Amino acid sequence: MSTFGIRLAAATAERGPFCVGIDPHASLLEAWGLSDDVAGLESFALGVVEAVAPHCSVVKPQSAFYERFGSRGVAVLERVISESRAAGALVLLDIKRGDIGSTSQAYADAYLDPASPLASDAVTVSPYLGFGSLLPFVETATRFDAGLFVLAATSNKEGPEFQQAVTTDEFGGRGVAATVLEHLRALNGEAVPLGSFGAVVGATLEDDRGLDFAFNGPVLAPGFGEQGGTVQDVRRIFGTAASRVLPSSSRGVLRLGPDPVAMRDAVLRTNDELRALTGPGS
Ligand SMILES: O=c1ccn([C@@H]2O[C@H](COP(=O)(O)O)[C@@H](O)[C@H]2O)c(=O)[nH]1
Repeated sequence: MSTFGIRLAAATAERGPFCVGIDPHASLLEAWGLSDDVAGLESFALGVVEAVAPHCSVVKPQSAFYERFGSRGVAVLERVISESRAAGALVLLDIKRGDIGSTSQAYADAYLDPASPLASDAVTVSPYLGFGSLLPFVETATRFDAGLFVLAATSNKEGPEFQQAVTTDEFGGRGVAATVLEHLRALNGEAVPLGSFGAVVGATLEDDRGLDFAFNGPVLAPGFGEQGGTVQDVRRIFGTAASRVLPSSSRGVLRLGPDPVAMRDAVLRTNDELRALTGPGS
């Protein structure tokens, strides 16, 4: 298999960069006329997969919405992963995990080893225990041609309290988010066309926060749609790096269901808008 970076570049070139979140909120199950139980979860999640996975490059199921139903919910998540991949979409599983190294290894095995029923193309991880604590994820992703997206500057308004804190000189004297991007730059090196180690940077940021996005990896930009992020925000925040950005929306697409055509058309339309933003002559 080729690296995640190569697969992602090919998928976005073919289908566009828009990433669809598959987040079965209780309120959405109700809006779709479904029960807030495993049967409702299954109808919702697999309905979304059928509508969007053949048309977008990446889907991003949020694990929490499946875990709340226990093992039967996780079984639905396993089907979301396998059926999305069968439809040609890459699966970025949003788990935001991170722990001491030995436990991170267990998480990495659970989500990145192809032998696991939850194996995905990439996962989100949290660097709160120090970037080095993510080494098991990095090694496992490298071994299995998977990808990582490390939280850097998240879309929520509470993020800056920690993410803009400045490290001591011993650790570079930079903001925490900038430190994450610097580590990613080292991991991606000169990978062509793109490294497999990405950052999470919200599409809601008021400015680029002085971050250097030239780390040769992809950027997951949640907060697009429901949280207020727009196509223009992607250009404003990321500038010339916009071509490596995966703007991601969950509720903004899911609210259009259960009509599969409305969800599919939103994916196709958004990809057209994003391509116009980053394509030749833009
Ligand atoms: O900074 C972040 C990181 C992750 N998320 C996740 O993305 C979706 C957003 O859902 P919307 O319905 O489009 O608001 C959700 O799964 C979050 O956990 C984020 O919002 N911000």
